[in-house]
Amino acid sequence: MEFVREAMEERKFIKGKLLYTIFQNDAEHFSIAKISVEETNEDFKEKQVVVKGHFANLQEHTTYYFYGDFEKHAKFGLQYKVHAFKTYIPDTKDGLIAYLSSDLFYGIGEKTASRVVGYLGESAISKILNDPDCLNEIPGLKKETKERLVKSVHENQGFEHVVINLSTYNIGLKMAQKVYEVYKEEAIDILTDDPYRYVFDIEGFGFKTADEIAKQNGLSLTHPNRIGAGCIYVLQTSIQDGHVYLPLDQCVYQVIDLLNARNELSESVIAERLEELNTEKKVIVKEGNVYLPSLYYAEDGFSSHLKRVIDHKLEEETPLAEVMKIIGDIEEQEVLSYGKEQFNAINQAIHSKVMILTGGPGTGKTTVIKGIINAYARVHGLSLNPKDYDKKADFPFILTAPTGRAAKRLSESTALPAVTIHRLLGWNGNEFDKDENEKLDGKFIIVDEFSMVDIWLANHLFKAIPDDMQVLFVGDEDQLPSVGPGQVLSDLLSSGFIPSTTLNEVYRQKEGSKIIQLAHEIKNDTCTMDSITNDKDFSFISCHEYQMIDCIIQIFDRAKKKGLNVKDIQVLAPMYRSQAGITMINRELQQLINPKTKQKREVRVNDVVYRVGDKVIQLVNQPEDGVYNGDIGEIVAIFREDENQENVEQVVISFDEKDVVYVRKDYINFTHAYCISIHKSQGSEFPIVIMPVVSTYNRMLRKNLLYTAITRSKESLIICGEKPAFFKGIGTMDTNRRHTTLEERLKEILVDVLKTEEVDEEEISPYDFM
Ligand SMILES: Nc1ncnc2c1ncn2[C@@H]1O[C@H](COP(=O)(O)OP(=O)(O)OP(=O)(O)O)[C@@H](O)[C@H]1O
Repeated sequence: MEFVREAMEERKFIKGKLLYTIFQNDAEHFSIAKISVEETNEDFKEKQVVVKGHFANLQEHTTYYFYGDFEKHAKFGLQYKVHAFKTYIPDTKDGLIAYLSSDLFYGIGEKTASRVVGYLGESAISKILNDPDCLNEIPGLKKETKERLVKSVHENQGFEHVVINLSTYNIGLKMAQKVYEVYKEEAIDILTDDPYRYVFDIEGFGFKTADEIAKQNGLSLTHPNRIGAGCIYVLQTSIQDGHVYLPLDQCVYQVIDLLNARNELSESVIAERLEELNTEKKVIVKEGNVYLPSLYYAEDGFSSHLKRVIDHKLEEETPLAEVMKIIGDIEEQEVLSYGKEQFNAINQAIHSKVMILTGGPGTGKTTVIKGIINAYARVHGLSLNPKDYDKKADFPFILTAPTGRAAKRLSESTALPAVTIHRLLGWNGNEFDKDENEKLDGKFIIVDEFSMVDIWLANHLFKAIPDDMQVLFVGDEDQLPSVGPGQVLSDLLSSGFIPSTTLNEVYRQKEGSKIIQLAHEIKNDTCTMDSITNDKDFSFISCHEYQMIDCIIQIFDRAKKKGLNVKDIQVLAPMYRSQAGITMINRELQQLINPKTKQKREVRVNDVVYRVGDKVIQLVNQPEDGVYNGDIGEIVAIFREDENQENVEQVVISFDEKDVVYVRKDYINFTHAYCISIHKSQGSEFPIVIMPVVSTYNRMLRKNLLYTAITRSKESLIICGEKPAFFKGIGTMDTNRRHTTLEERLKEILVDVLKTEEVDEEEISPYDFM
């Protein structure tokens, strides 16, 4: 590892004794410490400096080398941001003997230390780290002493050794920490022998990095480990496109492309390697498809749990006459008359173990959900007041949705408690409390916005559903599919095995909503120029891309003058980059809506400024704080380091009256939300939506994407941009159908169940007698 030493010697460093630790976050291995400078090749003349970075458990009064860069902090001045560090080991013989016989090396006295240094010289430590057998050269050194010495050297130097070696490949301290947690002292041996193992074992370790390291260590382009890691990487990447598997041929070609070794590698070599990985259970090859195991088993688990629930038949059928009477009573109480589809949906839901309810906006999905809950409660003589039950667990209904906002809407419209699926299943950031051994309590579960649920979450949810529970999935199949892999709702529907009702008749349109009319025209491919003429709740403002920002600003200005609350206006765009992209729109709207003032505190993250009063969106699930991907909040405070006990800068964001505190490392978990992506808007609704549409959005212009954006608006929709781009978008189907095998699995597994049902399954409704 000579090159490692050389590389480190060239780097900028500060050598110094650690005086005291200012701050330490053990979970993140992040520390800030004051050191007295002993030596440096930086242009720095002060005697002391603050160092900070992802290191932990450094000893006070011990001397270290810190490798990094200076950073100027607005309040605290110059600080040294550490990328790598190592303990200073004296390089004189006497210094090294004193070090080896110190308390750090249990059981090694001065005599033994002298012998070791005598034989191995000033570089004794690195020799022992690189090859423990070098101690065999020392005559008379007891086996036990040797073992103790090797163990202590590793304990004291192991992590640093890993950090330093990895830093020469530009792998930072945070990743080094992950690597060390998995491999401990073996990390560097593994990296040298087979850097590709990192791709398998370490989350977030990229194939390209491993490939670079392998090249430097002279591994051949056709090495089986390289091919294996390439296969895994290609499959992992395909998840980003929503695939559950890749067809074997496609997988093989993508691997050859990735490995860039067309001349050296044939298709059959890759296919054979995939077979070996299959034997090792690192991938699953089945019927010409290649899966990552977690996805194969998610599909498998979901279908078998679904079968388990469907197999458990309902105890008794409620006679149609009784259902008709009950539904009639509900109609009287709610002062409405259900349409035929709506009646059938309620009747079918009461009699189905698992059922799907779909429909576009304003077709009465919420009205029918309320009808189903009411009818079920009446049929079974149950109270709908949670207070009437001794324990929370006794309440028969579970209402859930994939996002916080969707759950909140469901709860508001039904006046019953509703939670996110993650919370329902007790997700703690690592695992779910609820599963096949600890199932959910309740009799009837309603899962809203089911189109957003991916195959992993669907599997976890179904594991926890008891045999006798009835299940209702609700969703709009024309919306975007889940962000994660799979297309569960669409596969369930196209299998044809799960009873389903589609609501087609639009009720809100009757109240004169142009938005709903437009959504249905897009859905049914009947949209014309007439469909986008201005109306009381709809406008199409024509403008070019370069006028877009001005156009949006004018709309906000006008809204403000009209006395509308700008918080009710949400801009939805398909992509971050571009002149009319989310980043640019956010920057301009921040200036308009929440401009810089002397009083408002700010923090800067790269080139983005966040200030108190900014509207922001959460980008990841943070179950420990009760905030989830897609939740929108407002920055309500920014605290400086000296204003809190933790001594760190903090940003406080308020989400629906719940405040969450972020420290700098978590600032990447949120971004501005004056404009958000259409993908992130799924499951949410906003009073006023502005949707920019320009031709440079290009391949993002798809029917389901625009449909999803339009259906987010409750009261008013303003589309601004280019009409040709809009029509191109709504006329472009998303042809990238995801590779999934759920539909086939359902067909195989459910065919027997449904054969028996076909006999007595006959849909009768009162409308058949009218
Ligand atoms: N049978 C009916 N008779 C009269 N009004 C109805 C009927 N069904 C639904 N509505 C009304 O139509 C409107 C839309 O219904 P609802 O909110 O249930 O639809 P939705 O499919 O949930 O819509 P969205 O997805 O847009 O929220 C509501 O105002 C509702 O009261």
